[in-house]
Amino acid sequence: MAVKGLGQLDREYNGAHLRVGIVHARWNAVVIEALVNGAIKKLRSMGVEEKNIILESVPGSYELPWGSKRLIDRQKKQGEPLDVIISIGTLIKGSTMHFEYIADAVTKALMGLQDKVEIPVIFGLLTCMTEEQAFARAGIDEGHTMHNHGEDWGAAAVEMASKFGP
Ligand SMILES: O=c1[nH]c(NC[C@H](O)[C@H](O)[C@H](O)CO)c([N+](=O)[O-])c(=O)[nH]1
Repeated sequence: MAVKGLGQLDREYNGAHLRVGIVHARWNAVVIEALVNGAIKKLRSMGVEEKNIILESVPGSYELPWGSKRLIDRQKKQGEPLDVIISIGTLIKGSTMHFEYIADAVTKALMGLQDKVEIPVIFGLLTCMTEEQAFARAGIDEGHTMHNHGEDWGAAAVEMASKFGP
């Protein structure tokens, strides 16, 4: 059995039947915009229809768990349930411990949310020590030193929803 490299898809996936939620924070908006666009670009390239990508924003990363849960609930109530959700935020270390507390709390809350909502919650929280690190992971730094992590999250969303759906 051939084992694929890290980060590569293990097979082709067709997202045509999927409905995907994206909840994003608005702090560090330039980075967020690139990450969200990267996720959407990948979702569309894997067959997810534009009308099936449901976008919602929250003030900051701390609101991601609650905003994600409520979007899932809302879509279910409307009879248009999500198959997967991508929660996107960017935390950049400041001079206080605020960063550490939010990063740890939000990570654990998003991880635990999956058991409550029973759909995959893709972890799209950048936790960066500097703005340069955030720009690089959104693929918008000067030298384009890294690829846009939003694309990875889009691919993970289609894989997880396809592989482990109901
Ligand atoms: O998404 C972020 N929210 C941040 N703070 C806001 C926080 O997420 C909440 O929106 C706020 O505390 C209100 O609940 C950030 N910093 O404070 O640095 C940050 O870097 N990124």
